[in-house]
Amino acid sequence: MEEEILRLEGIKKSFGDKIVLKGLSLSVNKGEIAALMGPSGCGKTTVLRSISRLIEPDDGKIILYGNDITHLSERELIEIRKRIGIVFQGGALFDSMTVFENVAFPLRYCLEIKDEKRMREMVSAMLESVELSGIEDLMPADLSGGMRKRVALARALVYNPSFLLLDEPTTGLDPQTARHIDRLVANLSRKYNVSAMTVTHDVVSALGIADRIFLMKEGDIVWQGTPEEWEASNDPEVAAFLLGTKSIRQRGNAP
Ligand SMILES: Nc1ncnc2c1ncn2[C@@H]1O[C@H](COP(=O)(O)OP(=O)(O)OP(=O)(O)O)[C@@H](O)[C@H]1O
Repeated sequence: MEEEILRLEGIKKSFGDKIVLKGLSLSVNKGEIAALMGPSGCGKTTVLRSISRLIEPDDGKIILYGNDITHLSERELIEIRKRIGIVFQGGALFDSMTVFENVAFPLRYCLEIKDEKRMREMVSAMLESVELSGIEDLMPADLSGGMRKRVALARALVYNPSFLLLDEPTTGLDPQTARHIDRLVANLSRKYNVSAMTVTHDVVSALGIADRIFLMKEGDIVWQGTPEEWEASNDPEVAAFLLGTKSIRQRGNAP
């Protein structure tokens, strides 16, 4: 039987009067990459923030590695968070720190590694994995958008998490750079045996790297399946989502 890494059961979350998640359930197995898609504002980032427990759901359960983490305190979450790597929207690098210090940050402050030589070796190996060897001394401002995302990926993976959360990893990148990021995410997930959930508007990216796609609408999952099932699907929710992305593209391409 496949080992379940994450299970969300009936997650509800409101902000004030606004109901954002309406009892959402999903699960991700070990080694799987899940893609969470849906129109803007449907609650995708709120799902990611719930999984990493940056927010606490109003109802439902978050089971991560078999532990119910729904209501753990910040202190209790410390050990759990060491097993989750997060690539935030836009990369969210520390602009005043070098690439080395950015990637070393979780080693220094989460794993509390003191051995500078070991830290240099770990950062350098991770930068090599994202095909950015030798850029330790550059500042984030010196990097292209794709390089920033790759440094963010290195920072998220450097302390060997078993679950990776990616918020819009290809947004704002040209198609070639976006596919490069996809390849890296897929390869690194296999290489380090990391399960992942990626939130994305990018259908090409989801179809290219995901084992399972979850489509959200207005705070709940309305369709789930494999990329093959997605491509063969006649489901009206899938069709409506694709129509939305197409019209955005067409408007974007209009002279
Ligand atoms: N901390 C918050 N306080 C109030 N409202 C919030 C908060 N976080 C999210 N929301 C609202 O919840 C809704 C869902 O937001 P969320 O960011 O999860 O959507 P999304 O699907 O990720 O959108 P996008 O694709 O545009 O990033 C939005 O209407 C947003 O304004």
